Amino acid sequence: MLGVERMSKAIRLSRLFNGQTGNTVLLPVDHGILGEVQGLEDPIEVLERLIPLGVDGVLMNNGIRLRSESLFYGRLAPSRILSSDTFYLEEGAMHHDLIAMPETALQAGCDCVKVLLFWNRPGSENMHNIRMISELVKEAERCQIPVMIEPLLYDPVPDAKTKIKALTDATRIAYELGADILKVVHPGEHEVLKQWVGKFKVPLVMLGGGLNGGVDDLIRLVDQAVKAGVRGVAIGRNVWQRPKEESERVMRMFTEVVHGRIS
Ligand SMILES: O=C(CO)COP(=O)(O)O
Repeated sequence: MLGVERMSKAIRLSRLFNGQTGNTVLLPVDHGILGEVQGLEDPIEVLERLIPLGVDGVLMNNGIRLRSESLFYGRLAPSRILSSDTFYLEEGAMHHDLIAMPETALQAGCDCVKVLLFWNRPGSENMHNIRMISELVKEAERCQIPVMIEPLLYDPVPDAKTKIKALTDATRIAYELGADILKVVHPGEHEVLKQWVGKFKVPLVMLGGGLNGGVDDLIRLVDQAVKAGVRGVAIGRNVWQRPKEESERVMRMFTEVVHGRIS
């Protein structure tokens, strides 16, 4: 029985990655949980437009999961990752909690849950996050749902070396808490990314952050990350905050670079 349960988590995890290349192009459209977002006024339209261009998985909240279900019918449809938390800041204090449990993902046929790990916050908040993620990992294990953890620094760290140290600590903590996938910020140094790939024995995917730069720089960054061993991207705003045609071009180029068809 234990073997069967373990296998089910491995199968769900494998559904996030292309069977041939082992890599993945994930499209996050979960930003609306923080309020209106430019480019994501109609997430369903974004999904209808971009999924056919080669998306392997979509990251979304439960409401969009309910409204978009028919886009995921069929054997060739992308996998779905359910965002399981949200946060807001009030008078400098961060409130961060779970809003969707692994059981919901299980019942909905999603393949993974995703949670943020903010680091470099006051000790009580860091501790709250650690406790919350530990509970989520325990519950996800019971449901055999993989957990994607996204280690982030919320407060800006201007010094590059200090930032790398804090991000490496945060990623390490996410790994220790039981991440099946790490969704990481590019640390700013190729060698550091390579070291992360070497020491964290789970797949790493790279997030994008706010819209910045041109398409060529973005594609070059993704290409280098994949060459460092990163298994794909989970990039949202740098895709769908661009003009429609450009966003579609970026999506096509992601699939080519991530799956090694061009470089
Ligand atoms: O996955 C993400 C949000 O859940 C990352 O999105 P961005 O690329 O917009 O930072």
